[in-house]
Amino acid sequence: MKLPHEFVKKMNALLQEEAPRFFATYEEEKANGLRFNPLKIDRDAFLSLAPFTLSPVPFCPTGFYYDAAEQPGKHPYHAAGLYYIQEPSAMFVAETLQPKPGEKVLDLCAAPGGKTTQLAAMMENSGFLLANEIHPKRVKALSENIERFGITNALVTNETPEKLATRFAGYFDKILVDAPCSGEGMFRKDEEAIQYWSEEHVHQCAVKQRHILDCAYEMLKEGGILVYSTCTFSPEENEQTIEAFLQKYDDLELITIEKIARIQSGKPEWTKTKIGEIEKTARLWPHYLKGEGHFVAKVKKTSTSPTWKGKSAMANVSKQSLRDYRTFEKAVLKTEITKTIYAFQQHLFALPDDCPNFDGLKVVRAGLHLGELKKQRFEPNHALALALQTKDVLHSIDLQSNSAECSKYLRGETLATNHDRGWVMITVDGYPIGWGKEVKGTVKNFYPKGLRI
Ligand SMILES: C[S@@+](CC[C@H](N)C(=O)[O-])C[C@H]1O[C@@H](n2cnc3c(N)ncnc32)[C@H](O)[C@@H]1O
Repeated sequence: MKLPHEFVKKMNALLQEEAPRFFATYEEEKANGLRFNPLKIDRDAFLSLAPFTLSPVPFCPTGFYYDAAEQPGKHPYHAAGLYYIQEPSAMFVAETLQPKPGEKVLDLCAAPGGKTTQLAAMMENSGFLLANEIHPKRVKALSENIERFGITNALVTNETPEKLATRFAGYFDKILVDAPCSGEGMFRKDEEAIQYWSEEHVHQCAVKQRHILDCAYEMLKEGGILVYSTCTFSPEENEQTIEAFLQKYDDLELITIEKIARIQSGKPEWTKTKIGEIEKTARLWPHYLKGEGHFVAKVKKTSTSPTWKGKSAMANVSKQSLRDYRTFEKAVLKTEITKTIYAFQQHLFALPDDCPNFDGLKVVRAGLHLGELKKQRFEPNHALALALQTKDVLHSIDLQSNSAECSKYLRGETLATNHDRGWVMITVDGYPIGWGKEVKGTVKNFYPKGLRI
């Protein structure tokens, strides 16, 4: 691998006698990771079902290393949202924030959603999660991953941090800033990151990160916790960014991150003012553990913030639309959606609990996308299938994951049956994967066109 000359020089100077061990990792295979989805399956069931060679990631209870040749991203269980493919070191970030059910949580730089899906799983779909991504293309991938994971408590927005800061001052219990960075820690995973690297880019990223942190600070409530992370090694984007953050706001307290499984401390000698407490931050190094490079810091806001004065989102669905939805619900489901139902034109969504008013924000998904009203008939959305369990529907058709029928369904083909039951949930080895509509022995395929294989 051809690393930038200036990067090599800088890392040699920073790491000194450790440098040869660090550079040797570029000759090794990168580690591959996946995280099972506790919203859909528990650990034991996952381990007995998953046809992969798995070994635990020591710093993430839902994380496992897998063998790349097994390609779990192509298995139907991936389409069913039973796991998320994620670089192992990245799994430590959400573990550090540890959101709880019922909290108000912001993931400010969220796409493609590795950490969002982990945060939502920890929140057990309860409370409010704002998953934001500034980039319009990347926000689509975020929204799709949220759907696949069966997440129902997230509002997905495509906004700038500044715009959100004007709306949500003092609102959040917990905030994750997984910042855009120079990506030095991803050179093994993503060789494109090498092309973008320059000292100037490192500097630009550091400026951007400080600005994003200012916005995040505004949105934190008193006692609120903020986790900052990057996947880069440069002190300018890590220790020095946190140093500047602590210097700017005297009501921030740096919290010690427990260093388990060969995770290292941040380096006081890499700060400008040599602040000893930077040791409380964490560094994940490829020459210490199985994973790429990451930096993680955790701070608490200790002073009072202005109390958030916004309003909650209100139901706006018309009586007729609600009746049409309830007609579908009675005919197809064994469960009732009790959350606030919100209409974006013909599309109905079940909002997260305590969802704040989102007028004027670019909303990509508002909680659970139930479906669309088409000529007074309700058509369920793919997201609804992925958020439900087989026991929640009256009729389902189970396909074996390794069967030709399963491949047919994922390709968008019709299935043949002997029934005429209308909407049926299609499951793979018992786990929902989409909808079909059964009419006189033929099941029309409602697996989304964009996801077909
Ligand atoms: C490290 S990635 C996030 C990865 C994500 N948290 C995950 O786990 O899948 C950083 C994200 O920040 C976004 N970003 C870039 N510039 C930004 C800015 N000025 N403000 C907020 N986010 C920005 C990028 O588009 C990118 O998606």
